Amino acid sequence: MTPASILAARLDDLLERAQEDTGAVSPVWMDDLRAVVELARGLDPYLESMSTPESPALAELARRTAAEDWNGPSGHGVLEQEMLSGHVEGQLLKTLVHASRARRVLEIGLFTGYSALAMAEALPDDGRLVALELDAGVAAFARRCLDGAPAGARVDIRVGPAADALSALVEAGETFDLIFVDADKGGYRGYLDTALDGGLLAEHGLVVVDNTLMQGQPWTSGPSTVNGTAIAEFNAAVAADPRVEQVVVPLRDGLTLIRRVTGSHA
Ligand SMILES: C[S@@+](CC[C@H](N)C(=O)[O-])C[C@H]1O[C@@H](n2cnc3c(N)ncnc32)[C@H](O)[C@@H]1O
Repeated sequence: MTPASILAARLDDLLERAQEDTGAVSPVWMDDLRAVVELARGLDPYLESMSTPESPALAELARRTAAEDWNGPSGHGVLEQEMLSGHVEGQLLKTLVHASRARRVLEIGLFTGYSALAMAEALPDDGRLVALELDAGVAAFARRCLDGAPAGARVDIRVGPAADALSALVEAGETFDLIFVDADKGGYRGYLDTALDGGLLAEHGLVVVDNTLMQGQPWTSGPSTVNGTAIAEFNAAVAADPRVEQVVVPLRDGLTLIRRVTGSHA
């Protein structure tokens, strides 16, 4: 679910209720309501249809992810099919890798490998993407999917808690041109600090952080989940951080693009 999909569903619901209760809403207001429903409903399909189609390998990975029973006996625990980023977000990530001419990419939160493969497809032949994943079962699933994809060999999967893997990467003196953060929301601040202060982010590198709109929870007055609170705190911390410049892109559940301000290298 994204702010746009929630808005579309709630407007749909309002329209349905207004149609059932004839006379409660004036015809002029009904026309306005139909117009905003059309606007909200049509956004995601329009973005899909106007963006470059996904590659056959990405489509196959998405199909295999959708076919898996995430609540079944093999027990992937808290994982769910909806975690997959998908076509338009994958295309944005791919474009960012191309445009930044990234050669080394780090992903924190692999799941079944969709965003990893989208970015790997934009890397040069000698480019490499290191992907961190806590769950060994889903990492093995991703590996099987990636092994059947032309760019899959560029993805190097590390299984275990991201914080440990990041420490090992810092220790090894590794740097990355683009870092995509898409794992446990409570870990985001630590991951960004390690990227900036541990030297993982290359001098002109870009950090891309997923789900920073968290279904609208950071700015709406309804109840907030643990993830919603973590994201609200993360966003406020980034907004007040003199080390970086950032922009929140309202695509899907929100992506924040962050770059280090020149001269603030640790
Ligand atoms: C939203 S999914 C990633 C989706 C993926 N980037 C994509 O686009 O398809 C989040 C993933 O992060 C993993 N994860 C959660 N906590 C983690 C941690 N502490 N370290 C590493 N991975 C973690 C989860 O197991 C899950 O697979």
